Amino acid sequence: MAKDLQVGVLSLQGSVEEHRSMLGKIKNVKPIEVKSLTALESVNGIILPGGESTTISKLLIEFGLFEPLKQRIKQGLPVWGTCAGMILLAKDVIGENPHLGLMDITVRRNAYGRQINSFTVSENIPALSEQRIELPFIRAPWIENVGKDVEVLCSLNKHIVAAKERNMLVTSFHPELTDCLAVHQYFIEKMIRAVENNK
Ligand SMILES: NC(=O)CC[C@H](N)C(=O)O
Repeated sequence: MAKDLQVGVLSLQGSVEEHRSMLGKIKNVKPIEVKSLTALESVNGIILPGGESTTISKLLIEFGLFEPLKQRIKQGLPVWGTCAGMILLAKDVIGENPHLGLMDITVRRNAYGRQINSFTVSENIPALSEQRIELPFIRAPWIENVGKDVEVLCSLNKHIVAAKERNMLVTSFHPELTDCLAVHQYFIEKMIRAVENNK
C-alpha cells in the first residue's frame, strides 16, 4: 500500500484553507500546515499559495523560514507556486527585487490588471490533465520569459500561465478555487510521488 504523503501548504497568508481542503480530498495524502521549521522539515512537497507575494515574503523572513525553504527547494523538494507563489519562486520579477529567486522565469505582477479584472477560463492542458480544467485568474501574474530548462505547460493569448522546471511547478491561476482536483493530483503523483519512489 502506498505510504501517506505529507503535503505542506505554506500557511502564512493567502488561499491556505482552499489548498488544504483540496489536499484533504486526495487519498493517501496528509495536508500539513507549514509555518514552522519543524513542519517544513516534515513535508514531502509544499504548495506556496496565492495571496500577496510581498506580504508572504516578509512573513517568511519573520518566521525564520525564508532560507530553510529556499534550501529545501534547491535540494529538490517538490514545490508548486500558485499566483503569488509563482512570484515568490521567480528569479526575475519585472520592476521589483526577486524573492526566493529559484526558477528561471521572468514574471509580471498584476499583469491582468486589478481585482475587478479577475476572470475564469476553461482550457485543455494535456501536460497536466486529461480533462478540460477551469482556470480562475485573480490579479494574476504571467510569465514573460523562460530559461532553457523551463517547460511551458500552458499559454493563453501568447502569455505563459503554467510552467515547470525540475522540482518546481508554477501556475498563474488558482485550481484550489474550483472543484477539480486534477492539478493537485498532478503535483502529488507526477512530482512528489515520483521523488519518493526514487528514494
Ligand atoms: N491571487 C494572487 O495570488 C495575486 C498575486 C498578487 N497580485 C501579488 O502580486 O502578489
